[in-house]
Amino acid sequence: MTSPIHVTSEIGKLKTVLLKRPGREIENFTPDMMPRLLFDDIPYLPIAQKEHDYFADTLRDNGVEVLYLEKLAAEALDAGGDKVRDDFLEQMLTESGYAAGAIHDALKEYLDSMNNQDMVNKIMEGIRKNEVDFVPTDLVSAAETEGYEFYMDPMPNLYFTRDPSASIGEGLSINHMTFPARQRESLFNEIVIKYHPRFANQGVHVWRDRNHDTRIEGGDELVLNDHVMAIGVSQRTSADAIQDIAKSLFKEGHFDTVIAIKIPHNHAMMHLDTVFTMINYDQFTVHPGILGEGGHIDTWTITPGQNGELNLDHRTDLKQVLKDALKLDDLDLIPTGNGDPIIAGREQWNDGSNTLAIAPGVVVTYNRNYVSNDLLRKHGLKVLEVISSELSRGRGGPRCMSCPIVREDI
Ligand SMILES: NC(=[NH2+])NCCC[C@H](N)C(=O)O
Repeated sequence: MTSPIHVTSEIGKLKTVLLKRPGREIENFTPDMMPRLLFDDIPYLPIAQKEHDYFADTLRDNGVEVLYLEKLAAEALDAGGDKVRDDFLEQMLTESGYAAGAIHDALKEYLDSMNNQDMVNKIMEGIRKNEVDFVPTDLVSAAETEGYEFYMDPMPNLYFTRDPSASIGEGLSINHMTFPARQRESLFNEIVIKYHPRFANQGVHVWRDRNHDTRIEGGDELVLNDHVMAIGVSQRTSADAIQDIAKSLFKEGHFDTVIAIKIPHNHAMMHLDTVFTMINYDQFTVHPGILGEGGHIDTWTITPGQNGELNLDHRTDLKQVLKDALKLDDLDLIPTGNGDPIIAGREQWNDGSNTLAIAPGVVVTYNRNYVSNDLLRKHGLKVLEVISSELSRGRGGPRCMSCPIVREDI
């Protein structure tokens, strides 16, 4: 049986990808909510959708099948039936802060009046207090309804499908996300894998599910080849989660090496893929801002040890570490913004390092990062530019906006 998920590299020809078309969730908030929702601005929805459609068309024009999370989630509920829908809704309400009580009941009734697709869209968009027909009569709900506009917050980061789950080999990780603003997102991925006919009962292996306290996000999970992964130790992914997934990858899969790479813990560089991506057999983008004195950075190469334990090798020469792990004689690390500190800082902020490889040496990037794009071309890459004025306001680029489901082997 061939698995519906198959990703053994960052660069193999992309066959199927999961996207989320931005919906009302990306404008259903005010500036004071932005830091908590991990946004730096409020995108203009019609243009963001146009840009996203352009991105999806660019992928389709290059032979990629595009799936949409919002559609798969509704289809999974259709296939699962009443009990699955009810369990999903209860879990979503619980994780939104309403395990029981009068508001729980009112929200449940409101959402229950909708078909699966409308319900999924509504949960993603967020629920304002003024749209639910509910008059509090008990102190708990009366006190809770004062002040804040939302019962359920919007999930504006959903179009960054890279993060709540990550395809690895014939399986995936369904992630426990770091910040409350994104934690509910992976519930959608969970129902898709469990109940969508395309994935359910097809032997998809879950390396690590969302029921963990330690946190990991897909922007940090890079599949370098069929036995080596790189994982960022970052603002979003903790060292203990990396140890945990390494153990399961070694025990249950064909992986034998995980390179943990420590990057600065800040909002501009929240994931490894905002500063480092693989774009060809022997070419990577790297933001110079992550490299310290003499180009050094902390890396730990993790390999299987005795009795299910892990061996660690701490080294700071990223280039040599990658050459050794990938068995390459040479390696081309291409600096974002051509290494100019102002241009690199600016283009990294708008995801100039966040390239999506759709085949070895063929990448999709934002057009606004013209210095980095020129440099990639000079290094022999084929660069497909997509438009980016509104999409980039969410702090994610083409790699963040896509979750590969199937790639050809390299
Ligand atoms: N893989 C990525 N780099 N994703 C970018 C996610 C951006 C999003 N606003 C967040 O902070 O979570």
